[in-house]
Amino acid sequence: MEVRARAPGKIILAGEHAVVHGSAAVAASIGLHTSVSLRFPSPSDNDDTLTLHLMDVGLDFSWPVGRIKEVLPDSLNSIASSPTTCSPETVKLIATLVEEHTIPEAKTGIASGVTAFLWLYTSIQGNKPATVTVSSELPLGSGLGSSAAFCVSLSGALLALSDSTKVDSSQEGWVTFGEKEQQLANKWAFEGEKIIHGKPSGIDNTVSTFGNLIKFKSGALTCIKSNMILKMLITNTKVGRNTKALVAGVSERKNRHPDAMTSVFTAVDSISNELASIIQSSSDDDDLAALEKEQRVEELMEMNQGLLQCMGVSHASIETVLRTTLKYKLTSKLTGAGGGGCVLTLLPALLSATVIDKVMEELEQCGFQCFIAEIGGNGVEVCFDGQS
Ligand SMILES: Nc1ncnc2c1ncn2[C@@H]1O[C@H](COP(=O)(O)OP(=O)(O)O)[C@@H](O)[C@H]1O
Ligand SMILES: C[C@@](O)(CCOP(=O)(O)O)CC(=O)O
Ligand SMILES: [Mg+2]
Repeated sequence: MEVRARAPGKIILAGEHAVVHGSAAVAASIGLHTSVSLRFPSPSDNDDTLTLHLMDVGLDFSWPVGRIKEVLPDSLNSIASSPTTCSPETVKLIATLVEEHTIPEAKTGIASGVTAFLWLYTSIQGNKPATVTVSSELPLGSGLGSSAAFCVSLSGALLALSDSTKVDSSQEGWVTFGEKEQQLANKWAFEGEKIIHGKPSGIDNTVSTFGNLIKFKSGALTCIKSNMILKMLITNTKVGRNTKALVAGVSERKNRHPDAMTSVFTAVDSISNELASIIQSSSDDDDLAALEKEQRVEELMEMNQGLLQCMGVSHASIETVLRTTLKYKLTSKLTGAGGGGCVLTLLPALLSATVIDKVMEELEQCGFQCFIAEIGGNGVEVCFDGQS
């Protein structure tokens, strides 16, 4: 039996980091996905291993199910319908399974993803042999939510073949989960994100699960219906960074300067709320109103970037993107955890293709990679027919 699931990455238009501390943030799914295929062997295959192929990093992991049972005896009681947090003791036990494989030093960040995989797999499917293959269109560790897309697509595939969810496997092509299944996949993915991020806000897994454009605050999402053209250039500085370390760094700064940082987070909350209402407001097909809205979005992006600098998560490569795009009178801000990774640049609706080409060329000459992604598509989807 086989199923595939895919979940999108995301951009954060406003509010990253502050959202971890209770401020509002605005995010949208993008048209780049992580896909997971899950296949259970038939009895005649005589296969008693759990195998994980991570295509993007060229690493394979495999454990006899007997070995998993030995290290994680609780995996015999899977609990697909009630997401639970992996305790620090269990993280250590899982680490012994991960450490049975050699991960090259340049790829050590992958260990947390493999730990999240083992927690989600054994909790939802228990102790069954299977082959799981993961591949992604997203750059990993760049602020576009690859960790969340990984956890959501994995949870989606595992739940699609679990007894506790009712997904109609006779449908053809990519199928969206029902509301109940989406909620469950989102909760499990959040548990996976905790293993990878340490202290996630939940915004990335939520937008990856439900798709679209959302405002998110303290675990609650509000869908945003956009009333303006939102075209964003995404520039990947290709400077590697790790979300867990950056999130921890902001918390440490908050501990050192609680009053100042609380004010920063409050300012970000206002920026996200204002951004959400501008995006939703109607401009009555009036070009001037549309232009004014764009300018206000740009101003809010600039203010948000300034506050992200206050939090200590900008980077020289991000500043280079800001300076380069400003030459063309374009506004940019980092997206995701910062410290390198990706930067967003608003492309005004009336901006000529020539200018877009020029700015992209100049950014690419700095060694960066530029692309324009579709914003606000579907969330997690599954496919049973093996064709799509
Ligand atoms: N396709 C994938 N294959 C293997 N691991 C992945 C994949 N996508 C994400 N991960 C895990 O997520 C980590 C990156 O997450 P993170 O630092 O939060 O950056 P981001 O979510 O912005 O891409 C990787 O180091 C790895 O552990
Ligand atoms: C910095 C943060 O706001 C977003 C992190 O996104 P990413 O992992 O860099 O794609 C953390 C969070 O909200 O959990
Ligand atoms: Mg992440």
